[in-house]
Amino acid sequence: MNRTLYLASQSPRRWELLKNLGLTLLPLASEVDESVLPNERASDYCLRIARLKSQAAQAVKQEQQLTDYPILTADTTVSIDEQILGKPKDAQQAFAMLKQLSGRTHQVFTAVCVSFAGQHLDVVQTSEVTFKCLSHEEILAYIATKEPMDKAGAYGIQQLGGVFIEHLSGSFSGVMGLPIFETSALLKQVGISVL
Ligand SMILES: Cc1cn([C@H]2C[C@H](O)[C@@H](COP(=O)(O)OP(=O)(O)OP(=O)(O)O)O2)c(=O)[nH]c1=O
Repeated sequence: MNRTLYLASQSPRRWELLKNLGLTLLPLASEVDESVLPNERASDYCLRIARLKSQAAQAVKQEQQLTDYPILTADTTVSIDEQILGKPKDAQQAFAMLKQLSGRTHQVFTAVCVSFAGQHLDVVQTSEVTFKCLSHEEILAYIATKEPMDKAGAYGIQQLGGVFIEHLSGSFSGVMGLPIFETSALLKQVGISVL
């Protein structure tokens, strides 16, 4: 049975989650412009970016005449107050994001695309995450760990950020960057069975 795929992602979390499923992963580049379009909804944005990543990766694979394996890409987008929170550019932005999330519920969308043999499959998984009220000191201490810096919404559910999460409705792996349930269903459709 074939268990090999290209993972076009720089996210260590996505590598870890897929490796844990026993899959053989090959890297592939996928550079895209992640700017938000005017009035774009967070779920639409998330799916559009994951699809763009997929198209960029397919182009690289074709250009380099690489072996045919399915290509997987994903995007995780955090949304609150009709706003999209990307990765913070600096500690100040991280502070503002965490302050906005404090004591409230926000949405996390993760879009996953799998392309193989002319098939382009995708799914958007949605979670609702509730943060406890964060004190000024807690936010500063968390930022000092540097954990927020490479993560959408300035937190990581899978690490220290988990301390802030009062409630999650949806998918833990989805918030972390790749929803295992939905991803395994997509992979099955292109002939990769995890079990
Ligand atoms: C909300 C949240 C996000 N994240 C991470 C997952 C993603 O890596 C990142 C969102 O950025 P993405 O643009 O989705 O992904 P990426 O730039 O890290 O990787 P690539 O585009 O190459 O695939 O935020 C966590 O690790 N934990 C969390 O709780």
